[in-house]
Amino acid sequence: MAGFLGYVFSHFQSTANTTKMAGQTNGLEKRNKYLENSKEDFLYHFGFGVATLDLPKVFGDTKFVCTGGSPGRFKLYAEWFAKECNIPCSENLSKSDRFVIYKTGPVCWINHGMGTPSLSIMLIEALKLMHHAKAENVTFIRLGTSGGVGVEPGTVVVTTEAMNAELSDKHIQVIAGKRIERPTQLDENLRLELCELAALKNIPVVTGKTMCADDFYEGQMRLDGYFCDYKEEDKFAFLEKLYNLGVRNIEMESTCFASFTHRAGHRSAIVCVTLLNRMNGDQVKIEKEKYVEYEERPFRLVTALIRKQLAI
Ligand SMILES: O=P(O)(O)O[C@@H]1C[C@H](O)[C@@H](CO)O1
Ligand SMILES: O=c1cc[nH]c(=O)[nH]1
Repeated sequence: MAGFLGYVFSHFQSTANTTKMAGQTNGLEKRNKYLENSKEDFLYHFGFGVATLDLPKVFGDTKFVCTGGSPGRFKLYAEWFAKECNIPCSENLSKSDRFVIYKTGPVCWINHGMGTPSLSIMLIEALKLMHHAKAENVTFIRLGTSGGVGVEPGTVVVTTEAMNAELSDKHIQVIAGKRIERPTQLDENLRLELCELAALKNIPVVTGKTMCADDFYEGQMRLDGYFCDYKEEDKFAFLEKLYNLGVRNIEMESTCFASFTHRAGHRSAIVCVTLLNRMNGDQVKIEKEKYVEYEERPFRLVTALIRKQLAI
């Protein structure tokens, strides 16, 4: 059903109904003016700051920031990457227990926890980190897991557009009591390059929209949560609707990730493996070996991209 070329959606940029904030243009937005004067900016959730670490020395050469939820997975990815490229892997550079940060040459591996609130904190501090470090041309990639919508478990979905839980391609923030909508744009060339590489590496891939839910259970229409005031047929009608809208997977961070990286002017992509096909169930029950194999797929794909782009 889901052939590689089958779901190559045309890229579109919609700014309709978007409330713009001061300083925002379509895409690259001016940095916070107050940041320029803060000589002692402390990145609280990383546990270090401008005054406590030589950020340009440690992070100035960064070209890729790879992120995803789990701290253990990101330690493992950093170690795998170091081994594959025959380069050293740093110790955990984070001085806080909120997030881990590993560095392998020009690639940073940072976990973001679960859901957009946690991701947004990590991402803002990572953007400030890259700014203070004077790192240039940094690409951000989210490597994650997700629930598939009409795709086989183990399929890697490279996202075209991120869609929120109200099914529009916007990231919604509430600021000063106002609902602000911003575009969720990802880099089209990066997406196409990832799809090409997946085909070359025989990694099962589809490309389509990703729905970003606000929770794992009711927000994703699961029938296995503690609460459930809808019927099985409602769940399937919703999944069907998602499928017909071009959604191929559901996770919990894509809108914020796409929006923040786009606003900051960084190229970005989202590459998530599906752990199950939600058309066939809700419980995530995979043997350990299979899970490791699935987790490895986004890593193998993104590593191939990084090695190609950086010639390492
Ligand atoms: O990147 P990961 O695999 O942590 O992200 C997905 C989305 C949620 O944060 C989490 C739910 O299990 O997995
Ligand atoms: O079904 C799933 C699996 C992983 N992550 C999600 O958010 N949903």
